[in-house]
Amino acid sequence: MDAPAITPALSVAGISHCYGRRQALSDVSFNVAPASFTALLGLNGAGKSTLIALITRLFGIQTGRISVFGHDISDAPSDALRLLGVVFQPRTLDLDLSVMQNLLYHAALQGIARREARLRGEEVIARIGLADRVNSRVRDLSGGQMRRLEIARALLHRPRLLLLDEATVGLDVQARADILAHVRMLVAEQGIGVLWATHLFDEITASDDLVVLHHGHVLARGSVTQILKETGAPNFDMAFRGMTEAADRRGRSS
Ligand SMILES: Nc1ncnc2c1ncn2[C@@H]1O[C@H](COP(=O)(O)OP(=O)(O)OP(=O)(O)O)[C@@H](O)[C@H]1O
Repeated sequence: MDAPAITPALSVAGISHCYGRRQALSDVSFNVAPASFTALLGLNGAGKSTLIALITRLFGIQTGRISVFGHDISDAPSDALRLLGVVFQPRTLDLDLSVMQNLLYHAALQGIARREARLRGEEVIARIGLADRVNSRVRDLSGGQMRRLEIARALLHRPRLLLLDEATVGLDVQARADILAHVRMLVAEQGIGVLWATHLFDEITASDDLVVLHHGHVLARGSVTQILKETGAPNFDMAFRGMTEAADRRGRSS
């Protein structure tokens, strides 16, 4: 007997998106499995932020379907969004409030009662390694700590899928490594599915699932090992270069 199919944490199926006459995404399809880390890798302008804006319903879907744990974001938006946490590229913290005050403020906007919000705030702050900074003013945190606070905030409503758009941009090597380690721990220990949008190759490890996006097209998807095998390249850097250059040549000749 076949094993029952597992509902993906995120399903993106046949998504295309245009800004006026500019096509930003073309027939993009992939899944993120529950409790997995999937890297969405693409150079600047590949379409990563557009895709995240569609998944979070900032933009309406023009073509295709997106669902979160089986809930279609157009047909059942509140069921889908309830399961989704997001860290957007620009920072959106109140610098003059403390770490905990930022969380309580966000929880209030989400309708979480004050006492419950404080409990959850303590839980997510501990999970992301900021317990010693709970009363610090956000202005006094490092860039990496601010990012971790944004991740903590995205976890307040206990989502099962987390989207992060270039979460380590502008941070030093150590802060980047810390954030990645914390996010990978959320996958391993909390079973959260993660979609990690990045243009940085060194953030990807051999065991990750990967979606390679280039000028709005998916060039490859699967495990890093599988992609290396398919392309025959000795390392991922060369595999990526080979794929994108071939796509650019095809684009120029069509
Ligand atoms: N509001 C907009 N109006 C017109 N074109 C846009 C708009 N936003 C993005 N684009 C274009 O859509 C394409 C995809 O951009 P998008 O920002 O999604 O890529 P990205 O992979 O997130 O890159 P980056 O990391 O630089 O943000 C690019 O060609 C970009 O110029």
